[in-house]
Amino acid sequence: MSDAKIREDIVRRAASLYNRGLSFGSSGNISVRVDDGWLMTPTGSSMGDLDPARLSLLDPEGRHISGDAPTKEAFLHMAMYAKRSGASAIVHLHSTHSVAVSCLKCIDQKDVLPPLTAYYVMRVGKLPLVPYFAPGDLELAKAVGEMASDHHAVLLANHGPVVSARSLSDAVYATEELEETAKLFLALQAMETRPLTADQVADLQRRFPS
Ligand SMILES: O=C(CO)COP(=O)(O)O
Ligand SMILES: [Zn+2]
Repeated sequence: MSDAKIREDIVRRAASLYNRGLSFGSSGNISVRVDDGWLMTPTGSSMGDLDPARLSLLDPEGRHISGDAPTKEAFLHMAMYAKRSGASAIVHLHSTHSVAVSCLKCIDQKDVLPPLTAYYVMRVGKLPLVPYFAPGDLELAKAVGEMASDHHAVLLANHGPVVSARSLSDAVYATEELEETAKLFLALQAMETRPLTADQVADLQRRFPS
């Protein structure tokens, strides 16, 4: 894809997330690997109103080259890419149901959500909770980096999901699947549920290797 097409793709997918209430205010950020480094959404920008020409371009070392100043989570994105050579895009949101789950006291911090559906297993799989640090804190980037070799998706405590994937469309789909599964999980709180069995999860991992 040409640089112009990648920029258009970021703007279009970000607006779609915003228009469906998955991002609001100036929350969340997106990055995509390009030939000369990374394109990132600018800090303080609304996903509903991005300008393709003003997206931040960072060089392979993460230095700001052009466009507006990058997201304050640029180091977090870089820390994840450093551990996931196959990743070409990262999406971070403050999507409501995922954030709600990230605030719960009694969750399994090693794997926050149960395997309720096949698509959750196929697109997300395991989801560890990253301890709370302030947005943009280098310690947050470090904590994500430490988990990223084993996990392409993590949930930041009292904050929101971070998902990497081979392409921006895959990162967006996985983030949406995570949000919908968090919504299901909350809706089912008072009811006895029947998640997929370990055998069913293993079968999906065989059929759809990530
Ligand atoms: O979600 C955010 C911080 O975690 C938004 O920050 P930026 O506006 O700097 O991207
Ligand atoms: Zn955030």
